[in-house]
Amino acid sequence: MLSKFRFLQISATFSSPKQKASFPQIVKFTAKFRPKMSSVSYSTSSGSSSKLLFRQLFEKESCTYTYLLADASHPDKPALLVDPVDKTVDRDLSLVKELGLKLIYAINTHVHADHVTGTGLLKSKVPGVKSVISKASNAKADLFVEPGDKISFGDLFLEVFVTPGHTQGCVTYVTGDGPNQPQPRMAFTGDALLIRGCGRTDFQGGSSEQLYKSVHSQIFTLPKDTFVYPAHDYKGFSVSTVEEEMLYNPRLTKDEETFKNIMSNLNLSYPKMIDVAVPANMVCGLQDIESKAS
Ligand SMILES: N[C@@H](CCC(=O)N[C@@H](CSS)C(=O)NCC(=O)O)C(=O)O
Ligand SMILES: [Fe+2]
Repeated sequence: MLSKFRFLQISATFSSPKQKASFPQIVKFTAKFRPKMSSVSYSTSSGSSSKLLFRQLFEKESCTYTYLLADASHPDKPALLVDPVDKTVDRDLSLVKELGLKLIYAINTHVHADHVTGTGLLKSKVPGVKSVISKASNAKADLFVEPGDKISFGDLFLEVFVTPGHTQGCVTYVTGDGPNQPQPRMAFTGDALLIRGCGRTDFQGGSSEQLYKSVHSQIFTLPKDTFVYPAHDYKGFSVSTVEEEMLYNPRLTKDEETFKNIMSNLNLSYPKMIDVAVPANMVCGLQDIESKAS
């Protein structure tokens, strides 16, 4: 059995001094070699082995992707959900239970306008789950992330890249770069970069100029084989790569002026749920829980 001790710094900020005091900032763990399961697995040059369990989940009304990631090699199997939707929280939690995972984080890429986040419901159903969103979103959560922060789950981590433009507070979470981290990397781009598209820029502090810069400087500079996993797809796609989007994205392969022109002529109707979703998501979806309880 291979065994190895490591230390990882959790570099998230905290919403209150009390919360900070109760949260361990240094995590000590043992990475163990375990039999393979049906999940992404990889080994490292150091000889130790960690295994990412990864599932892409879909909510069909808003065409939202939720992502489940866990360190299946860690004794606790710590897990996180990226962009959970309120309507599919029970499905997601059943899967977490079936797979024997311990959900520790419910993470949003941004304040969604088209659906209510599942983070508030997850917190109420699973004690100890921490909600996470960017500091720049100005939304309510337990932990606020900033550029370069790392969100650790077991031996694995997500790194925070700021990608504003669709909304002011959009971030992209990218699987870790380094020993014992999955390769190729995986980028959870939210609505900043969609497959052969991108998020609209006509509300929530959106800016086509900013979005163009974000994608080109933060996402298109990742290794070309990085997988792109967006928060939505309306055409039946499920995954892309940085290289594919650099070559074939019909908006972001253009020069900046052409891009801005495309974005100001999308003529999309506002998301049906925007007036409910944005206020609810600014408070972690908790409004939804309160309205269901009453
Ligand atoms: N019809 C849907 C909303 C569709 C929409 O506006 N999607 C957003 C992402 S959710 S904020 C978007 O950025 N789309 C870009 C595009 O090019 O489609 C509804 O009513 O909910
Ligand atoms: Fe959005």
